[in-house]
Amino acid sequence: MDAKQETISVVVRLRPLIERELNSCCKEEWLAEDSTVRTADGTKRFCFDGVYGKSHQTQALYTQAVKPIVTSCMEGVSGTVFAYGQTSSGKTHTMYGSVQDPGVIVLALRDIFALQVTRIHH
Ligand SMILES: Nc1ncnc2c1ncn2[C@@H]1O[C@H](COP(=O)(O)OP(=O)(O)OP(=O)(O)O)[C@@H](O)[C@H]1O
Repeated sequence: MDAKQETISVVVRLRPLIERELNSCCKEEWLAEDSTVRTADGTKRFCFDGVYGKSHQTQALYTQAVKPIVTSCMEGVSGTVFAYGQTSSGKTHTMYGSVQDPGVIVLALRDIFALQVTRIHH
């Protein structure tokens, strides 16, 4: 969804299970379906403004959920983007990322500098 439509938008990103979870006896599989996350057996289901599944790249999350806020900021509207989650939930992966799969902070900075350059040239 377009983050501009609501004052506060909550999006969820599911990551694949990590090794220690795969080795755990009590893992529960969660699936992304449209804007909901649900357990594989369907007994629990939660709805959010956006849900990104295990196969989604950070770029898709950034473009849909964060870029509108970055663009608004460049037009003078204050905005905040933060990652919240328990330890090992994927905050660093999503916000910093890697050279191959840059995170939200890197993508936002690229857009900020690109927008600045566009303004300087006009
Ligand atoms: N979307 C994803 N796809 C694949 N692997 C992921 C994803 N998100 C996180 N991971 C992996 O899961 C592990 C934990 O992620 P990360 O370090 O980003 O968690 P964190 O929330 O920053 O943890 P902490 O709060 O302890 O610093 C890392 O090995 C990371 O590479």
